[in-house]
Amino acid sequence: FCQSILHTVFPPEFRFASLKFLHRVFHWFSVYCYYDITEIDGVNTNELYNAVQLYLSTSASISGTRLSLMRGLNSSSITFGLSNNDRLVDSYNGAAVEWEHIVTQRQSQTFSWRPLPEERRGFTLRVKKKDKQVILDSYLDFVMEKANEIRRKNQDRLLYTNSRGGSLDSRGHPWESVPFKHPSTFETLAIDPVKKAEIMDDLVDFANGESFYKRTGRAWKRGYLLYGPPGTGKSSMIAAMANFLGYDIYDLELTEVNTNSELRKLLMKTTSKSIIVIEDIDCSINLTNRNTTGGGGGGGGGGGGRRNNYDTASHGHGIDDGGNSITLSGLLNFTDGLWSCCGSEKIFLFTTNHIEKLDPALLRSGRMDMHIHMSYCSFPAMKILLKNYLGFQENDLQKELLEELKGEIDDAEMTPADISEVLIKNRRDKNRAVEELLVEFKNRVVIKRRKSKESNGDEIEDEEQEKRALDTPTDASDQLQETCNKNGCDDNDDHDKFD
Ligand SMILES: Nc1ncnc2c1ncn2[C@@H]1O[C@H](COP(=O)(O)OP(=O)(O)OP(=O)(O)O)[C@@H](O)[C@H]1O
Ligand SMILES: [Mg+2]
Repeated sequence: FCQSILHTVFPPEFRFASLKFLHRVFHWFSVYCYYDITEIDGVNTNELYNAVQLYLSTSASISGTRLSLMRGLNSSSITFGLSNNDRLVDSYNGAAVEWEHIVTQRQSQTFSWRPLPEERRGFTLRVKKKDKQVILDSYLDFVMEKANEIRRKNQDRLLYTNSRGGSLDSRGHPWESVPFKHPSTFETLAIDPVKKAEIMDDLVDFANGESFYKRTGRAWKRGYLLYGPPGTGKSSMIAAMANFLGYDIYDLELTEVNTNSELRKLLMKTTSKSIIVIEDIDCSINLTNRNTTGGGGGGGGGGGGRRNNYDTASHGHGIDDGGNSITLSGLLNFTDGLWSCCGSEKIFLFTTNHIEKLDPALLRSGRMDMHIHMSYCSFPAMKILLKNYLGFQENDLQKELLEELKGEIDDAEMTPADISEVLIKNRRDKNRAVEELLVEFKNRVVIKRRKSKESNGDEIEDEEQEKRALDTPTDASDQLQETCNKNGCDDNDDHDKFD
């Protein structure tokens, strides 16, 4: 109506200006104000957009009539969402708000350092002018908080990997993710119960420690080093920690990272409440003495055939080798430098089978605050496995049998992985499974004793050879004997002289 009046009243050259003016007048008199929340804010993804999307996806807050249903690849839950250009109404502290999801086609690909999605997406929030303050002050914070909560509780944990090398996806992310569904928990983990309780307490203190970390001026992060032989549950422990805290996991593949700055960028793109994992750290990078210069350094890189193309020469001052390598110094800065605290509530977790190969700088408190030794299966840990795999409680087994198992387990040096294997194989017949386990323990002990006897035998042989070698007269003792014979001196005297 206004437009047709405009057309008849105003000459064409004034039409645009008058339309703009009318628009402004309309806004002055409108009781509403509008906020646009676009998906991409400049070059970065807008966290608020993701939060709103998640917040609106909960069925409790949904009152729209047309919704889109989504289920991500491998995801276990269905989420609701606003269809393109649809609206829904929400209320907060008595204030009604309306969300509209606006999707438009991106007209032309403007110049950008990275490819942008083809669609321009955003939410428009409409609120009454009188509610503006309450909405800006607390509703948006509420939405953010709620979204984080939903993500932690209802959504699958995410497992991220940087296996694409340095390339970014269409949203500028260097990480790829899949839902994290590892079933390992602290209940299923077979480790010493005292150690388990200590670790769980430490994690709880960390997760609840925001004010403590602030007060003490420390970055809100914690480092754990898990070390021990293969099959003792290091990876299972990582999964249990993530499930316990509800954190995402970033599994950092160091061999895919080319430079220190690439490492920093990866760190910048990790979110809060996450565990950043580097598995088999001794095999990923040559982590010997930071002060070593020159190509030396030895020890660290063994790697059992795993790729290790890193330079040790530039460790000392953390300078890239012409920008083509990642250095120990870069890794130290990653875990403990200024950049390590971008975001917060982060756990750094390294695993290794050979702690002795790691540089002490990497192990110091503040970087790796807690060193957790994952050792061979102990008797209390075995009881957890018997309960989990066979459903046996302690009283279900004969006392004598338990005593026998207890007597053999330490000498058998079996990992929880080995024991699980025996139990899985025989799980149809529980009693047989335990008997089989005892037989396996005994076999291991016998093999171990035989081996140690053999190596002792070698040693005895070596000693005897040495003895024989000592008994054989040397040139010097020959000379001494000759002198004695000539001078007719007392044996003991001459030995003193010789000494
Ligand atoms: N402490 C444990 N509690 C329960 N299960 C365990 C434990 N340790 C090992 N296992 C079982 O053994 C298998 C291998 O364990 P895991 O991958 O965690 O060992 P790891 O210490 O990470 O070995 P590696 O050093 O070779 O990476 C898992 O499938 C798990 O079920
Ligand atoms: Mg592992």
